[in-house]
Amino acid sequence: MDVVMTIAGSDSGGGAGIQADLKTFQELKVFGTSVITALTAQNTLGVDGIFPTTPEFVTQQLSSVFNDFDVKALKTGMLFSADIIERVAGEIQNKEVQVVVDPVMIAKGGASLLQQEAVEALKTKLLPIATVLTPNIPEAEVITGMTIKTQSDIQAAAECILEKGLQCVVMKGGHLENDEFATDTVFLANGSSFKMQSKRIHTKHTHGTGCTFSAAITAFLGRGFSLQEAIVEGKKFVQLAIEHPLNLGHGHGPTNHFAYQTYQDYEVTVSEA
Ligand SMILES: Nc1ncnc2c1ncn2[C@@H]1O[C@H](COP(=O)(O)OP(=O)(O)O)[C@@H](O)[C@H]1O
Ligand SMILES: Cc1ncc(COP(=O)(O)O)c(N)n1
Repeated sequence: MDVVMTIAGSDSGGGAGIQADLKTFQELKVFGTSVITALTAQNTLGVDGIFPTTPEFVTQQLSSVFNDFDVKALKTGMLFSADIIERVAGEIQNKEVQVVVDPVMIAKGGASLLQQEAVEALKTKLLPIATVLTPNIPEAEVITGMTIKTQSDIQAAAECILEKGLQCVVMKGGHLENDEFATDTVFLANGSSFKMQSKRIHTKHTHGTGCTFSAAITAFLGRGFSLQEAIVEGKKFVQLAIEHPLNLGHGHGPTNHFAYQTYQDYEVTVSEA
């Protein structure tokens, strides 16, 4: 049984954060461990409160897990503060583990999940040791300081991000205005790139899509898939989770983490970028 880890915030509503990650890990048959960076009082309507973990206790959780388990791959989600980012980077930099960084900044409802002054720590401490970064367009704009509207903006931003020293960046297109497709573009440090296209689902139930996608990539990396296979299969997992909603809550509902096992009937189109 391959062991993976999520380092993220708890979502009491169960659709994003630690809860989305552990559900995804379970469905993808890896053993999930977790390091909780903050508690959020949250539901499908929004974030009502945030109670961060002390940086010292984040370190303690990391040590407890690493001292006992051989963690093959990990992901980071909501990290909240520069202090926590520095602790996390310090603990994982010398470990043989694949690192997926989902640079969670703002919840769909608008609440800030990363303090503004933490962006610098994310860029200088975490990106250099990441295997993959999965920014959505607004996050890529904050990281690069660029405005991203066109495919050539996406490429320029990805090249700027890769200069930080990571192996791969997945530029997610969930926020791009395209009625027909949700297209993500993947850029690797070796200069290659490819596009993943799936049909856009017209739904309000997209709470936790980014968490679910990055957790699925982590699970497949943990199982030994190649980087490209893990990313493409991760996209399939999130596509099915969006396509078969559970219709829970009164706002932006969660995705369906059971769908990948139940349906399996979707092929992501992969082509040259
Ligand atoms: N309406 C949608 N239909 C299909 N796929 C989507 C939709 N919205 C987002 N996705 C996909 O879900 C994944 C997460 O994307 P995104 O919503 O951009 O992340 P985030 O939660 O970080 O904002 C990406 O692969 C993206 O293309
Ligand atoms: C604890 C936590 N982590 C991440 C997200 C982002 O998810 P989304 O962008 O879908 O709101 C969230 N809302 N809560």
